[in-house]
Amino acid sequence: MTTPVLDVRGLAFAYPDGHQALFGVDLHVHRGERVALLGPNGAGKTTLVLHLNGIHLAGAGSVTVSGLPVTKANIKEIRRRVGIVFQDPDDQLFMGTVREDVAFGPANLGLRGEALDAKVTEALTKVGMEEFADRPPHHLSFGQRRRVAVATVLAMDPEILVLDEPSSNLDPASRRELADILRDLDVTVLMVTHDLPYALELCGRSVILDGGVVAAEGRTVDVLSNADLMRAHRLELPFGFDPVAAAATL
Ligand SMILES: Nc1ncnc2c1ncn2[C@@H]1O[C@H](COP(=O)(O)OP(=O)(O)OP(=O)(O)O)[C@@H](O)[C@H]1O
Repeated sequence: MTTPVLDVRGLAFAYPDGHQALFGVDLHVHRGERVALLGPNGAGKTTLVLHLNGIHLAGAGSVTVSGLPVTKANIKEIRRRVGIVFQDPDDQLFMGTVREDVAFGPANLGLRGEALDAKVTEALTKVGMEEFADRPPHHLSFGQRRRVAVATVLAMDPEILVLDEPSSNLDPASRRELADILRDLDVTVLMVTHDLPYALELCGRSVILDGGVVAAEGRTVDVLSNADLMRAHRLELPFGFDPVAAAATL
C-alpha cells in the first residue's frame, strides 16, 4: 500500500476550556480516494478538519500530509497541500471580485502575470464560474459563492480537498451540479457531511466519527445499510431512501 496522502494517527485534542473533543483518531486517506466523514452533532468532525491544515495543532498523536507533518514550522506548505472549503463561503471570499479571490492564494505563492491569469481561469472553469470572474462575490447567490470558494482552493493545486458540509443550503439543482463538479475533479477528497445520499453518491468509503473517536468505517453502501450501526451513531437516512438500491444506480 502507498503512503496515504492524509495520515492521522492517535490524534487527541482538548480545547483551552478543557473540553476534550478528540480521543485518539486514526484516519488514512489514499491518493484519488473520496472519503466521507460522518457523525452526529458534536462528534468532533470540525475539530478534526481544523487539524488538517494546522488551525489546531495536535495535543497528542500526529497529522501528516504526503509525508509532511502538520506543525507550525510547515504551515505554509501544509496549507498549499490541504485545501479546506468551509461551510460558509463568506469565510473564504473577501476580495472585490471573484477573480481576485481566486488569484489570492496562488499570488501569495509567487505566481504572476499570464501564469496567474491561466490558473484563475482554470480553477473557475472547473467549477463552471468563469463567466463570473469580474463580479463582486457578494453579488452572487449562495450556491455560486460556494463554487467560487471551491475554486479558491483548487487554484492552489491541493493534494487533498476537504469540504465541510458541501451540500448544505443548496437547492436540489445546485446540490446536483456541485456533485457533478466534485465527481469530475481529479483530486483526493475528504468530505464532512450530514447528507448521507450525497456521501453515497460521491464517496466510496465512509468513516463514522463519534465521541471523538473513529467508531466505524467501510464502504459507504455497507455503512448506510447497517441499521444497527446507523442507529448507534444517530445517523438517519431520508424517509424511504434505500442505499443498496441507490448504489445500484450509480
Ligand atoms: N472552541 C471550543 N471550545 C470548547 N469546546 C468546543 C469548541 N468548539 C467545539 N467544541 C466542542 O467540541 C466537541 C466537538 O465539536 P465539533 O464542532 O468538532 O463537532 P462536529 O462533529 O463538527 O459537530 P457538528 O456536526 O454539529 O458540526 C463538541 O462537544 C463541542 O461542543
